[in-house]
Amino acid sequence: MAVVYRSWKALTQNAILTRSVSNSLRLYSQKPPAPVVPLVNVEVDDKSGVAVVTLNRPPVNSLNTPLLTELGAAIKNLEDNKSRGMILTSSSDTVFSAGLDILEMYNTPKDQLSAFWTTLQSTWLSLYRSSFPTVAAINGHSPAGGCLLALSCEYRVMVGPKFSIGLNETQLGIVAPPWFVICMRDVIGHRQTELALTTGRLFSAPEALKIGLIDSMVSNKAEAMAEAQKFITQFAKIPPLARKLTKESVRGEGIRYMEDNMIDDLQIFMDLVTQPKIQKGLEMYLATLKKK
Ligand SMILES: CC/C=C\C/C=C\C/C=C\C/C=C/C(=O)SCCNC(=O)CCNC(=O)[C@H](O)C(C)(C)COP(=O)(O)OP(=O)(O)OC[C@H]1O[C@@H](n2cnc3c(N)ncnc32)[C@H](O)[C@@H]1OP(=O)(O)O
Repeated sequence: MAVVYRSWKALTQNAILTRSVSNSLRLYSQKPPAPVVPLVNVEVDDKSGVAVVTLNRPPVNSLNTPLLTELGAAIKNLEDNKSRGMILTSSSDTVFSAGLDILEMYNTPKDQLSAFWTTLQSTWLSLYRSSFPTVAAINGHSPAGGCLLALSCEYRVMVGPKFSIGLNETQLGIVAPPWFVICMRDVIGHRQTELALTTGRLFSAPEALKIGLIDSMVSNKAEAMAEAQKFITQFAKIPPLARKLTKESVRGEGIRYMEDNMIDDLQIFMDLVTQPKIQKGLEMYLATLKKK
């Protein structure tokens, strides 16, 4: 028995030695690890105290769980530091955000699907009810979830005329959840929302301006940033608590909807999105995007 033990021990030690030599060799031959690039950049202007939060997930800033988690953490951080305001924009020249990452909803294990949706819910709520002023500087296309992010800010300035924005969910065979609808309705009104959502219409920037989906159209990102700053500056003289409580009151329906229905909303999402018919629709939509 002792012999067996000794030889087993020798064998394992030998294996450990071999492993550590080969690990070192592998380390020498490996490239240095790629730097971890944040999916959301936050830069706070020293003078104005305004934070520029830039979505940075090339190529199209599709919203997956890690990006939504980082965005939620960034908003919490600004909240904790009593931020003066936030401008949400994109590092891409052509896309603000392509909306929810369809790969998070297609063929996804249930626990991941559930984590994805709850992250979206909580990040959305923290943006929608943030105590500080928020502006979306929409410097590219902004369909579906991208439009939701923009709608959740208090002011939208968009680079035009060539980019588009809207809630196009029905075109994908899915349904914009009630809180998406509330956001849209509060900005463009009931009638326009019904028309826009049932057809899944994407609006060009001039069309969006006409129906009030955006507040302003500019010709480049620099102009968008300047106008966003200007919007936030007007709150310098408004007492922050009065501002925050007023915003919560105006946005009460959306806030209460989410607080009271988080679990039901998750259940409806899971039931709907896991249906074979919806999965087939997402598969076909992904294929058309890839074929372009
Ligand atoms: C009661 C109801 C309760 C629950 C409801 C249940 C379900 C509803 C769930 C959720 C609502 C959904 C919200 C959404 O946001 S769904 C996403 C909708 N988004 C879109 O339709 C936009 C699709 N993308 C585009 O139109 C174009 O990409 C865009 C105009 C944004 C940019 O065009 P561009 O030419 O610059 O890039 P592409 O070549 O098209 O794309 C590059 C690359 O990226 C991939 N891609 C694009 N969009 C997405 C996306 N949203 N998700 C994942 N991947 C995306 C694209 O396939 C290309 O990939 P590759 O070919 O591999 O490079």
